[in-house]
Amino acid sequence: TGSPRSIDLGAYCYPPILNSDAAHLLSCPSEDLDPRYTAGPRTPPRPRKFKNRDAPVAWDRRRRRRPHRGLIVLTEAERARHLLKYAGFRDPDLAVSKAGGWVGLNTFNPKAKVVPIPGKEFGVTASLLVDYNAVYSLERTDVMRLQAFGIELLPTAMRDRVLNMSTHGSRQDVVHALEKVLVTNAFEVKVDDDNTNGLYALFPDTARMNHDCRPNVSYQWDYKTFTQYATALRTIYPGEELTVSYINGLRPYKKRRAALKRSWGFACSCPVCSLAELLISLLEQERMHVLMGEAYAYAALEWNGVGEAWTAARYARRAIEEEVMQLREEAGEDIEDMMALVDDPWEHWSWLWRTRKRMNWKPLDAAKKKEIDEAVVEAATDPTPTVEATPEAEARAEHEPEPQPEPVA
Ligand SMILES: C[S@@+](CC[C@H](N)C(=O)[O-])C[C@H]1O[C@@H](n2cnc3c(N)ncnc32)[C@H](O)[C@@H]1O
Repeated sequence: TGSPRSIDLGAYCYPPILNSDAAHLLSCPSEDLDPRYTAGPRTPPRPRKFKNRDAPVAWDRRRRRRPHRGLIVLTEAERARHLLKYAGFRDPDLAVSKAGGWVGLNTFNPKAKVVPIPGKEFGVTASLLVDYNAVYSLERTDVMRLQAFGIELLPTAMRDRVLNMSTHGSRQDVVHALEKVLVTNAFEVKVDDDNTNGLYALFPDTARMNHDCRPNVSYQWDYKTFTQYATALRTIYPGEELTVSYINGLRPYKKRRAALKRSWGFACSCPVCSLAELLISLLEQERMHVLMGEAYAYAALEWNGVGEAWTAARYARRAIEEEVMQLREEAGEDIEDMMALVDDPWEHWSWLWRTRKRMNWKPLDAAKKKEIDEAVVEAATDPTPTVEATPEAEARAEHEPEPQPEPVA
């Protein structure tokens, strides 16, 4: 109310609901936030499935003229007040320009897209931030209810995206589903306050990236703009999967595997864990050039086995070079095999063999194969284009460049 830069967020706040222990968490920040964050209806949307309209604890809702992505913070009042001082909450222009264009904050860099990855569901910015430890004194179920309340305040598209994230487990209602989503997908982040409680943030786009012990993407968190940046660590070719490391890659093999199994529920079968990469580096170190061709071929098969066609083809080429250089006659079959892999990794026998094994996928029976072939031929010859809501199409649509926000008068 009053000056255009002074927005009364009181209208967004509910009285504390939980119990008197929660009172210290209550925060209704009504300082003068930039109106571009708060433009839009002054009344929060009614929770849908989550009927208890009694209060969230501390939260802030960013909106532009039209809803974009939204951001929710669940933390103590003191920390919420601290966060509100950051440029990310005060100056949207700064946050945007720091991110090099319309990326960061409410928008997403459309260079990447989410695609289905065999055996990992899907593979590839800030929408939900949950500070678990800060609310540790509350009952777990109350924390879960608050999270669920918060998600109801996000724009519908973002809410649905969050609830559709991977959970590697069973889902019940929205409250439990959200808890699982956060446990599987949130990143630990830090801010510059004196509070030692952990802080976790969910960025739905980077959270789609799968793990690799030798990732091609690194991520950095900028607390001032509340933005997570993802940067390529090397040239990444079209079609290559973007991967990050969920764990400290310097930890020994067994510890890495145990941590990934415990927290994310999968057994890592990346080529580093399969020891192919280790073998190459050991042989190089020991100058055992005579065995390099075989080691490269082994790495090529491992990478193709987890669906990394580009890396597999690179190793296959090096294997061919080594074998040809050594003019080993008995290597003829290996060279042919590697040439077939370079020629078409997706048709090579090794394509996804590791994933198939891990997922216990059975080969298609003849009838199913025939059915698919016929459907493909039919689709190819059908003159009327069909528009189907495939997961790929949906994922593509989800990452269409977002329209630029309208200028604020
Ligand atoms: C943060 S999510 C990554 C994106 C997820 N694949 C999706 O579809 O949204 C973490 C989950 O992805 C799967 N995942 C990630 N990296 C994987 C890998 N290297 N191998 C197998 N599954 C993986 C596991 O199910 C894990 O619990």
